[in-house]
Amino acid sequence: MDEFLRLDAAVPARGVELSLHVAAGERVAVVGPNGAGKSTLLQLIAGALRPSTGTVSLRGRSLSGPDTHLPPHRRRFAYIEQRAWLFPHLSVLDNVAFGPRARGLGKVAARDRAAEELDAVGCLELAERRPQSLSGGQAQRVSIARGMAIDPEIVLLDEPFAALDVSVTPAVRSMVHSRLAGRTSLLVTHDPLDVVTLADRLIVIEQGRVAADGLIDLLSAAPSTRFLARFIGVNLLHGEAVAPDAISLGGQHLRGLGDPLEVGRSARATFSPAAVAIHSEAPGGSPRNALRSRVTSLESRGAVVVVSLVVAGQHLHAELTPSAVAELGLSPGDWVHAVIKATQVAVHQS
Ligand SMILES: Nc1ncnc2c1ncn2[C@@H]1O[C@H](COP(=O)(O)OP(=O)(O)OP(=O)(O)O)[C@@H](O)[C@H]1O
Repeated sequence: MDEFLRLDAAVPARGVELSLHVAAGERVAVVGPNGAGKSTLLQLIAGALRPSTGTVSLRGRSLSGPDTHLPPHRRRFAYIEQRAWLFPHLSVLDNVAFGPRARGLGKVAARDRAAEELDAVGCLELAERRPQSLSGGQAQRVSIARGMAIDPEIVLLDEPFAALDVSVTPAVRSMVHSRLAGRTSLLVTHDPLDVVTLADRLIVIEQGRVAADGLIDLLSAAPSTRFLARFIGVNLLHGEAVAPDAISLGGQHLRGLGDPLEVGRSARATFSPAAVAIHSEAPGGSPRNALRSRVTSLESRGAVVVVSLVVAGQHLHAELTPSAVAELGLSPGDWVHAVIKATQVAVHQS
């Protein structure tokens, strides 16, 4: 891979030790539970944090290492956070022109550059306004223009839509999509929609380590960690392969499709919550999978009820219609059969 960014860095005080590389032009989404180390990763790249050990390099140039630590203002990145940090005493245009000016461009050229970027985010008519008078969505657009005005080598985004009104998020997301085209970016998010619309590659950070890293389609098809499975909304069960197409979950067998499994080795099965039906009695003579499970909770989510179940100490979710739940008279503590067609289950070697 054409290596653009390489980071091998540890911050023991935060329980973080990360190793990853990013190619030029790659759009990477970074996901993980709260406190996993996602923002720490961006801070290491930005230079806001110096690794205790290890190195950060961009285009083969060391940014942080045993003998070097370039301060943030000597690195060329855009950093877009939840809240837009704009200078309150400067106009929108001067906020955006600030970066190019600080990098040596003359006043007129910097303002021209700023106007160009404001135009690209649909905010040119706001040029003379003060930041205080902007809506959240406008301020975020301006902060993106400000980030891009310095022609960043890398764009770092830390939950850029989290503080926005949901009504403006789609338009701002689509604008970010167009502004990221052809650039190298790392986007920290908790939203699967951001991942599929704004990234090609996904890095999962859990407990300060890279827990999964790969193309979104591949990771989604065979999620390797419980967090990732929940994130993309699929069930993930771990077991031991008992046949080329089946795993055992504490003695109960779950059959699925996939490359033949090696019997006796650990394997995993994934399936959608919508593929799970619930029966009070085991469906007789059926070739379908039926896992005896206990109901732990029921949660209404729009038009569906998410039924959480435990089977052999592992959690799975089923999506049912409210009428199906009422008909079954389900409540927490009930024992039921979770029925899943083998054709809806994907099995993989762990
Ligand atoms: N300024 C700080 N000083 C000391 N420890 C910190 C600081 N910021 C974060 N931490 C700790 O470092 C670890 C990683 O935090 P980080 O903010 O990188 O996680 P995150 O994955 O971005 O989480 P979230 O999704 O909640 O934003 C956590 O244990 C956190 O408590």
